Amino acid sequence: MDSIFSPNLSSIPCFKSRFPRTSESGFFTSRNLFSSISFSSSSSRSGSGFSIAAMSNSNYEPKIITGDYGYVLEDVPHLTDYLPHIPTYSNPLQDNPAYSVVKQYFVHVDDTVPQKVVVHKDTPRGIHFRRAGPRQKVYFDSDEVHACIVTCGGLCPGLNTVIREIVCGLYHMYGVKRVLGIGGGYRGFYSRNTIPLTPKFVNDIHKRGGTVLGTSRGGHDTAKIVDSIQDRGINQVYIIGGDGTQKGAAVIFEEIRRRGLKVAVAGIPKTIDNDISVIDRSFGFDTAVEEAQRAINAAHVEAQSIENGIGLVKLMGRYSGFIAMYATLASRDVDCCLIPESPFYLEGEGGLFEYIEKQLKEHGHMVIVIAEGAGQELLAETMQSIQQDASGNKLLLDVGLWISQKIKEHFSNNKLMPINLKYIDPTYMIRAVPSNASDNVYCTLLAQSAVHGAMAGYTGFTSGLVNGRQTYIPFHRITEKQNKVVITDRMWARLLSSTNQPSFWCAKDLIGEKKEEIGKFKTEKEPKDGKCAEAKKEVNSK
Ligand SMILES: Nc1ncnc2c1ncn2[C@@H]1O[C@H](COP(=O)(O)OP(=O)(O)O)[C@@H](O)[C@H]1O
Ligand SMILES: O=P(O)(O)OC[C@H]1O[C@](O)(COP(=O)(O)O)[C@@H](O)[C@@H]1O
Ligand SMILES: [Mg+2]
Repeated sequence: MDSIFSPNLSSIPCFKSRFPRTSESGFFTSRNLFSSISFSSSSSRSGSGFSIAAMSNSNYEPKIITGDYGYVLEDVPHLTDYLPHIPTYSNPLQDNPAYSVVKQYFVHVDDTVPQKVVVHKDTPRGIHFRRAGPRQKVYFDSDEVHACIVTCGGLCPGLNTVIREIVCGLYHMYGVKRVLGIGGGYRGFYSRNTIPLTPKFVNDIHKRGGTVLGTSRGGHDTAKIVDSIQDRGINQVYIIGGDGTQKGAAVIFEEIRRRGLKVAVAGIPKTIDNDISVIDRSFGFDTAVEEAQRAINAAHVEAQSIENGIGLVKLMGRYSGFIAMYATLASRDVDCCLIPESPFYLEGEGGLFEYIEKQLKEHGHMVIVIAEGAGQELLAETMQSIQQDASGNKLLLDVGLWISQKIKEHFSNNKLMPINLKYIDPTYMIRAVPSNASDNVYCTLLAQSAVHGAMAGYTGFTSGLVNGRQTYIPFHRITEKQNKVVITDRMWARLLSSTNQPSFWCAKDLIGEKKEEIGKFKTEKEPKDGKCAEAKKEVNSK
């Protein structure tokens, strides 16, 4: 419990006296009240002030609540923000024998979870998110609820488990009987592609890979989607998908609020690449890493069994190399891991070819894991791809085939030792499987948290795990940037020390906090042909 901090805002008299407390969260309900409101408390426990400020970088103005000692709550919207007079009901869970015995089952109204848990004695409290879970009061009568679920973007292990647990959570915890599955992603809203979901229908689906609802990229037409929600009388929308999907969910929420509809919009973050920021990790990631072990094991067996064997495995990871990094760390058979965040070069001193030659001479075989987004800048020198998928994501060139070819050419052109390279591409195999045990539990918590949040009237939020706690995160925080492997962090250092691969950067380049320059340099100009010193000179001259 010690990671949960309760600012007890409700005890601050000025909150009660100056503004009507119309939402459960105790914050203002009218959008215009958010603009530039700032005041101090005369009686807060510490004597320092509270203030509420609005940021206006999009149509939606984030709810930022500040408290003592640098405490900041990045709150999520509530239906009462724009519908101040909707009725409340007692949470039916209080009569549920499974839950009524649990002491303090309902989450305290002021419970929040810190984003940063490593602190110094003088660090400000920093950013917090609202703790997820059931509330004493709900803003929907069970019979009134008509929910829908949609899955968008690429597949991910656990999608069916999340669907199952939303349906069963609504049905068993809240007595909600009407849940509609929207088929084939966002476009299913207006292509009249729906399926009624019952606990019976979803009972076994968690044992299957994929999504029983189907999915798609593209096809997001906000007006048509909200028209369909309105026409069908849907009042809870559960949207499962990655960063693109959550951006789509954010605009759906804004349109719903603009129309003044009593519709809660809840996102559940899905990404096989683990590239969604703020959250600890995404569901299905654990399963994907586990599944990747099978490909790495095969590559190792193949490489070990022949003279100068090289096993090469390409894994998913468009912009973030988490799957490759964790699969490598888990396996211990990998000698080199290449990810999008860490630029590498082939020729010359400290380059990949030199390392491969050394490994083969010393051990007679080696295993390389490469993320699909790694080395794209090197490929772009010889090939051009300007293609995009239906959602606008850039289509990548096949780095696995390219690097296989380059390695073979290098060893044959330079008349080095004969090599035997076996290329394994398990791309879709690691995401088309059912989720493992730990992901199943995680999916259940995410789904139940989303259900509790929507029933409690929260909206425009993503349900996510932060420091091991379920939270509600505002959409803009999830979508504003992608989660990436930080190559100057300890985890990447652990990987380098486990594989003994070259870092492809001179140690001295990394010393002196050159992180920003490295990021900038990585996109502008890659170090090539072992020109570490030249690269450093260029970075320093910028
Ligand atoms: N900026 C955006 N605004 C609205 N909808 C978006 C946006 N980006 C993506 N989408 C929609 O979200 C869905 C999934 O996006 P996609 O990028 O394919 O997958 P993911 O959500 O896994 O990142 C698609 O239907 C796409 O049209
Ligand atoms: O071929 P598809 O279905 O477009 O999916 C491929 C891409 O999906 C990803 O798994 C990421 O997808 P999401 O953003 O939907 O999670 C990438 O790693 C991969 O490049
Ligand atoms: Mg995406």
